[in-house]
Amino acid sequence: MDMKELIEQSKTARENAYVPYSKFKVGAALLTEDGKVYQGCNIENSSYGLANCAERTAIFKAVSEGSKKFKAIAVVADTEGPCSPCGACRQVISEFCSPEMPVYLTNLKGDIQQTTVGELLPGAFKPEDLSNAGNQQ
Ligand SMILES: O=c1ccn([C@H]2C[C@H](O)[C@@H](CO)O2)c(=O)[nH]1
Ligand SMILES: [Zn+2]
Repeated sequence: MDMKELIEQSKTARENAYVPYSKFKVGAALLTEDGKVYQGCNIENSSYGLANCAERTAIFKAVSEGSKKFKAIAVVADTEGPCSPCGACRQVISEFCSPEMPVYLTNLKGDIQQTTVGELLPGAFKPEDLSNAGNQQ
């Protein structure tokens, strides 16, 4: 599974986007350490604020099937430049992925921006922050 293949899988996932309100389809493909790929698309709702982004769909699918170790994620949309994850997705990605993990931000025209989880959300609030807080009884 190389970068190009992962990006192709994000495009396939994008086709399943449920976007009757925004009409803006997004796809994601999340590669696990054992070589499995979880696809995600954005899923909207008539109660607009309940939309779930493609990235979080992919992560929640993986975690719900017992996978929590990830190697890379690709995101795609029909954007002018590479599609950039929202703040909520950056936080959720940071919960499970190391700051060094590669992130491929892409679009349908074939632009690819390779970045990392740490670059997307520097100084992320992490699970360890809770246990290190010194406020336990
Ligand atoms: O990185 C992103 C940015 C936006 N969206 C979705 C949320 C909503 O359904 C639509 C418009 O914001 O795009 C994603 O899935 N991922
Ligand atoms: Zn998002």
